[in-house]
Amino acid sequence: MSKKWGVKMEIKMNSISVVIKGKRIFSNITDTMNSGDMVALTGSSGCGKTTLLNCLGLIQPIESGSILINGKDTSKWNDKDKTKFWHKYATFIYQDYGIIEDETVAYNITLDKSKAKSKAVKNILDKVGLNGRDSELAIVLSGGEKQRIGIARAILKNASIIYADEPTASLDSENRQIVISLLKECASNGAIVILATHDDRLVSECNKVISLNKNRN
Ligand SMILES: Nc1ncnc2c1ncn2[C@@H]1O[C@H](COP(=O)(O)OP(=O)(O)OP(=O)(O)O)[C@@H](O)[C@H]1O
Repeated sequence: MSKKWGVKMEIKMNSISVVIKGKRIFSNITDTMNSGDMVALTGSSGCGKTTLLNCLGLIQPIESGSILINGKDTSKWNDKDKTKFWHKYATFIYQDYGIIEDETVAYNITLDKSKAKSKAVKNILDKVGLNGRDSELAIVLSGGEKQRIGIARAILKNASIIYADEPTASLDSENRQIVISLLKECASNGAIVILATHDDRLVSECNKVISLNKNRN
């Protein structure tokens, strides 16, 4: 992972607010993220970290304000534009790993059987510490190893934006550190890494922290 990857990105939130089923979740969040940023979305349970992550990933609609990606107002994007954006630039990493347990490690990284045996996959498995594990079924992996599959997908894709919801929450201390180091490396290679998290150790590694506690009503 020595070369800068992905496309240069800027995500700008202008005074965004979200209401779900009549309940205001947060109001007036304004901030900007750029390639290379590792950003923590923090705050107490239920304050809206996952909701904001989903807004930034264009999954959750906002009630007011705007989200601009490279200067383009995403409220004007239709489903086709969003699908193209996810496909080309974005990767999602989940607390419960988001993997297909009865498929191989290599397939889980590529989601394409024709590419599962490629050299690129072997190199990435080395980088995430899963060398030689490509043809094992994902079900046999530990939690930490499963989480590294999500990161391997982001590396294979050269993802410009990595969205991660509590990526370290289910991990022991050693695996937490491995995942934090890999996410940091993704940011230093030019991705924007956005994390909804309660993990103080992960937050301390981020160069930007957006606390939602102060944006509650
Ligand atoms: N689809 C939904 N329907 C109803 N309420 C929702 C929905 N999605 C989120 N909420 C509410 O929005 C609030 C924020 O939820 P969110 O999951 O974003 O918080 P969080 O900060 O990520 O919480 P945690 O730290 O516990 O994971 C919560 O009160 C939640 O119940």
